[in-house]
Amino acid sequence: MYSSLEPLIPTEGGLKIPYHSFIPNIEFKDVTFAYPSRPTQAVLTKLNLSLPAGKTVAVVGASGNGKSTIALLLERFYDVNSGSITIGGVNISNLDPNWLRSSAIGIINQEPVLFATTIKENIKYGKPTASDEEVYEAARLANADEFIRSFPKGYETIVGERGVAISGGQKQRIAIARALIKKPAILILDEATSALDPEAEKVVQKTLEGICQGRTVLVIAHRLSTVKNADTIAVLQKGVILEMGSHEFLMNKKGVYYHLMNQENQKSRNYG
Ligand SMILES: Nc1ncnc2c1ncn2[C@@H]1O[C@H](COP(=O)(O)OP(=O)(O)OP(=O)(O)O)[C@@H](O)[C@H]1O
Repeated sequence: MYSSLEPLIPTEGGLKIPYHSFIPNIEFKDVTFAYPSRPTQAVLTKLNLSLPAGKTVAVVGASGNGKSTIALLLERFYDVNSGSITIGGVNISNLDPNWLRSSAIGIINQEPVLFATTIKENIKYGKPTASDEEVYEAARLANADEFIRSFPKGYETIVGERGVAISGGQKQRIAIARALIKKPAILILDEATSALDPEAEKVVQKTLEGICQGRTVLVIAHRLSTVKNADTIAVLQKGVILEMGSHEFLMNKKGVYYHLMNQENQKSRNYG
C-alpha cells in the first residue's frame, strides 16, 4: 500500500526560528517512547536530559539501551508518546521538521556515505544552494581543504565507486564538512571515529573538538574513550538515565560508568 510509505511526520509546516534569535538549549522532559511497531515496549522511560546551549553532552551505555533513539527523537523522525522535547523553549513538535533537520541540526555519522560524484557536490549535499566559497570554508573547518587541494582535480575530484581512493579519515572529514556547511547550532555526533586507524582518528578527533566549540552537541557514544572531554556524560540503561556528570565526577563515584570504563580498559589491554 502506498499510503504506508508516507513519512510518519510531515516534513513541512511549523515554526522556523530565525538564526539570530535561536538559542539552542535542548530539554528532554519526562520523555517516554516506544517504537510504533512495538508499542508495548518502552525504549525510553521518563527520560530527563538537558543539553545547555554551547555544551557537549555524551550519552553512553551498552548496545540496545536507547542511545540512537534519543538522536532520532531530537531529529523528530518519531514523536514522543509522553513528555516533551524543547529547543530554545519551543516544543519540537511545533517546529518545521525540514528546517530542524536541514538548518538547525547537523549530523555526523559513524559510517559516512559519499556519493559517486565530486568532492564539491558531496559537501554541497548538506546545503545545495551553497556557494563555492561556503564549500571551501566548511572544508577548512573540517581540516579537509588541504588534502582536497592536493588531488590533481581538487574539489572536482570524483569519489565513491570508481572514483579516487580516499582514506577513512579523509572520508570522515568530507562528511564533517557536509554537516558544517549548514552552520548548524546543534550537532549530533554518532560515534564518528570508530572505523579509523589511530593516526587518522587523532586528526578527526581534533577536528571534532574544534567544531564542537560554541555548538550544542549530543554525542551518541558507542565506546567510552571518546567521551572523557564532554561537559556531561549521561549513562543510559534500559531507557533510563542512571548517572550523569563529568568524567571525573563519575569516576570518583565508582558506579556504573566507572565499571564500564574498567571493562573497556580491560578489553583494550587484552586486544590492543
Ligand atoms: N525502528 C525500530 N523499531 C522497533 N524497535 C527498534 C527500532 N529501532 C530500535 N529499536 C529497538 O529499540 C531499542 C533501543 O535501540 P537503540 O538503537 O536506540 O539503542 P542504542 O543504545 O543506540 O544501541 P547501539 O549502541 O547498538 O546503537 C532496542 O531494543 C532496539 O531493538
